[in-house]
Amino acid sequence: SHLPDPCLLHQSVKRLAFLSLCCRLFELDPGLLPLFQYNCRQFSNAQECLSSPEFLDHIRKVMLVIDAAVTHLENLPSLEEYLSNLGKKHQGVGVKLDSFSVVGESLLFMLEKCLGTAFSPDVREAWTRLYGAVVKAMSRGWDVRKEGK
Ligand code: HEM
Repeated sequence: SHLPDPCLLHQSVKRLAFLSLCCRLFELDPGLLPLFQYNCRQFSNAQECLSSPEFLDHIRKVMLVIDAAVTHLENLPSLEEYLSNLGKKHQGVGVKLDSFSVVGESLLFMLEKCLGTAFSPDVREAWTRLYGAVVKAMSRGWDVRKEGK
């Protein structure tokens, strides 16, 4: 009768997964750190960013979008407008299109860490395609003239 609370454990497992995605993100591209600013405050290092509630919120937002894409897999065009607006917003905060592939790599890294051998080539392929479709839709909101490429 002294079993731990499963909700508590679930929460920390999810948080671990989120954190492994974020750590990987800044490992792959430390230049992304300055793009995350809240109340005009810049984080002085990745650790500080990773422990801020605003940043964890952003990761949750990313996962909600991914989750919505999975739910609407058969009808991704229904998310098209939302995603292209989301892309526009990201261009507005200074994100480059290339940076989305760094997020994609971090996502695959996290999945691999969490799923272990269950992360088969088929599963990897499925995730690559799903994330690719999300990024493609987000990039429709990009104004190439502003990025200069
Ligand atoms: C290089 C990668 C990225 C950077 C630097 C970045 C940065 C930001 C920033 C600064 C904001 C505004 C503040 C905030 O809400 O936290 C934001 C909002 C958001 N981001 Fe990202 N982001 C990135 C990738 C992504 C990806 C891949 C997704 C989803 C697939 C995503 C989903 C969102 C959502 C849903 C919001 C909230 C938009 C709203 O308020 O309407 N982000 N992002």
